[in-house]
Amino acid sequence: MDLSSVNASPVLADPVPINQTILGFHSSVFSLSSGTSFPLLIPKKKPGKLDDVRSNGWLDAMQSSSPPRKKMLKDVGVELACDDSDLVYYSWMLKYPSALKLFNRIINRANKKKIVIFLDYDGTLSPIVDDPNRAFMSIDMRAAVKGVAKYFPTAIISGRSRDKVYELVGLTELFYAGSHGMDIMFSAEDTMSINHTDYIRSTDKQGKDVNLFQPAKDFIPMIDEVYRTLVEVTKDIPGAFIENHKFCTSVHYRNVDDKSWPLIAQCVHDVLKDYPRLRLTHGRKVLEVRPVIDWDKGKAVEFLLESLGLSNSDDVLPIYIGDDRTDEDAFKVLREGNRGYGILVSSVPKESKAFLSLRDTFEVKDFLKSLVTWKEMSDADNY
Ligand SMILES: O=P(O)(O)OC[C@H]1O[C@H](O[C@H]2O[C@H](CO)[C@@H](O)[C@H](O)[C@H]2O)[C@H](O)[C@@H](O)[C@@H]1O
Repeated sequence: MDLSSVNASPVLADPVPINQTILGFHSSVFSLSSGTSFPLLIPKKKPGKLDDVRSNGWLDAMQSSSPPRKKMLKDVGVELACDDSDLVYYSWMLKYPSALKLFNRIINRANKKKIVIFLDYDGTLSPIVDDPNRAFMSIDMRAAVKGVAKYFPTAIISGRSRDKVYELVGLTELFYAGSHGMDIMFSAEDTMSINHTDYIRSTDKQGKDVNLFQPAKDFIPMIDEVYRTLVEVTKDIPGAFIENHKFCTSVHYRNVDDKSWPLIAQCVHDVLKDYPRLRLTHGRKVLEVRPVIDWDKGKAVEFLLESLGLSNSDDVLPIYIGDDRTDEDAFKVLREGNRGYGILVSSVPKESKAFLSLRDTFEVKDFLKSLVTWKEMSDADNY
C-alpha cells in the first residue's frame, strides 16, 4: 500500500461552504429546541412526496437488500426452474466455490505465508436477527474466533461502533475496526513505526497503551446531530430503529411494514438533503448514513496490513469473510491486488467480488475451526 495515500486526508472536498450550514444543515431550516445542552435541530420542512426515493433508486435498493428468491435468480441469469433453489445455489457455487471444499487449496497457497484473518460481524459471526441488540455470537463461534486469533493476526471489521462490537465479541486478543473501518484500535506494541500522522495515542479499558485511527473524527458532532434528528423524524414509524455508531448511523427498517418503506426512505432522504458531507449506503434492511470520505472496509484492510507490517503480498495471505454489501470493498481490494481470498457468506446466489463462499455462520465456524486444526497439525509435524 502506498503510504502517501494513507497519510493524505481521506476527507473529500467539501462541496458547500461551511458558513452556510450549521453542522451540515442550512441555518434557515431549523427551529432550536430548548432545555438540551446541545440544541436538537429539527427540520421545519414537511416530508417530501416520496418521489425522490423512487427516482433516486433508494427504494429499489431497499427491496433488493433482501430480495424475493425469484428476483435473485433472475439477477444472476440462471434459467433453471425457480423452485429448485438448491440446484440454482449449486450452479452459483461453480463461480463461488465453497471455502470448505477448497480448504486444501487454500492451505497449499498459504504454505510458509502468514495468514491474516479479517471478519465481519453481523451475518458472518452472528446470524441475522430482528433485534440488532440481540445479535449474539454462539459460544462455539467465540471459541473458534479465539482459536484462530491464537495462531493468526485476526481483526473484526464491522459497521457497528467499535465499543459495541467489542462488547458483543468480548475477546481481547483481536484487532477491532468499528464504523465500517472508520475507528481502528490496536495496541501500541503491535503498531509498526510507520510515518502516520493521524494516530491518536490512548488507553483501552484494561489501561493498556493503544493507537487509534479515526479518519472521520471531525464528523462526530454532525453524526450525533443527524442521529438525534433521525430518531425524531422516524419516531411515529412503527418498527423503525436508529443506531448511533459515533462515525456513522444506521436506520433499520427490518421491522417496519414494507408499506412504510417509502416513508422511512423519504424521511432519511429529507434529512440528508441538508447534509452534503454525508452519504447513504445500503446494508441488509438498513440504511447507513456515513461521512463523504474516501474510506471503507477495503481501505481499513490495507491500513491494518500496513500498520502491522503485513503488507508484503509475497509473504502474507489475507482472508476476509463477510456477508454484506460493505464487505465488497474489502473483497475488491483483495481481488484487485491478487492477494488472499475474499469469502462471501450467503445462502442465496448473488454477485460478488469474493472468490469463495460459505453458506452461513455455521460454515464460517467450521472454516475457522479447520484453520486451527490444520495449524496445530502442521506445527506438530514440524516439531
Ligand atoms: O458490518 P457488519 O458488522 O455486518 O454491520 C452491518 C450492520 O449490522 C447490523 O445490522 C444487521 O444485523 C442486525 C442483527 O442481526 C439485523 O437486525 C439488521 O437488519 C442487519 O442490517 C447493525 O445493527 C447495523 O448497525 C450495522 O450497520
